[in-house]
Amino acid sequence: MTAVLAVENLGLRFGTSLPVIRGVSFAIEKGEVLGIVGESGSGKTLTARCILGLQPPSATVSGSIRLHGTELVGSSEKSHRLARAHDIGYVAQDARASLHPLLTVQTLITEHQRINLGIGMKPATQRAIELLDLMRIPDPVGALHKRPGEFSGGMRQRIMIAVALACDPSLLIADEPTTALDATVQATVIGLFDRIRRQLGIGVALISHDLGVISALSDKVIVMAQGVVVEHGSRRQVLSTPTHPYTRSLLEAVSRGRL
Ligand SMILES: Nc1ncnc2c1ncn2[C@@H]1O[C@H](COP(=O)(O)OP(=O)(O)OP(=O)(O)O)[C@@H](O)[C@H]1O
Repeated sequence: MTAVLAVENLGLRFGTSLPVIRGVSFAIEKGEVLGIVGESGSGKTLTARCILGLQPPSATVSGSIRLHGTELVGSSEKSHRLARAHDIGYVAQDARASLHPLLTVQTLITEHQRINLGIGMKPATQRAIELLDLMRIPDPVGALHKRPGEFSGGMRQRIMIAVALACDPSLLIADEPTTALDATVQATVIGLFDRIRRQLGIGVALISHDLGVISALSDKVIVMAQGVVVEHGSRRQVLSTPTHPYTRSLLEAVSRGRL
């Protein structure tokens, strides 16, 4: 079976400087959550941006990124944009701030479907209601007519995830989706990602510096440090029997309550 996403030997450099990402490889299957963990600056977000084709213009990307077997590295801007629009949902760091404050929830969720998939307003709205319900937004029909500012931070995060799922992607990339939330809301959002994976059966790349979040959700884990993957395996392997000193130090930091 072809993986939803297969990344092989991914590299990224700025100009002639040393690469900031080197030899990164992993795969994500349908319904599987891959946790990508590492300290700040280890290359997690740049890896996600390469998958999306949104790397900084000054960056050169090498290696292979295949989405359902289709190569994205070196593909045209147009084909990458199409892959992004149809097949990849993205919840960016501090995504809540990126919801347009003047647009209603209905417009936020339906416009992607209308523009990217050519779906009419009625079915797009029906899908919006289903997604708000999946995200456990109370009174989804009433929520359609509200604007982001009328919701709490945790609710805005859920709306952002619904927006990312609007075009029925087969891959969802979530970059630090729980970082700005307090502990109780974090737990709820973790539960929602579990629902997404089970009910929609899509692959999820979950990026976090928080090993607790990664361990709650991931089937497989990669640990990044200074632009390389230093550990790669099932959640159990990586978190119970880490082989790399960096992973051990992350786990020790968790047990001392420092992460
Ligand atoms: N536009 C850029 N130009 C030059 N260097 C960059 C650029 N963007 C990121 N970097 C560098 O690349 C490295 C990896 O950055 P990246 O944002 O992927 O880290 P990260 O693991 O996601 O960190 P964080 O958790 O803080 O977001 C860092 O050293 C960063 O300074």
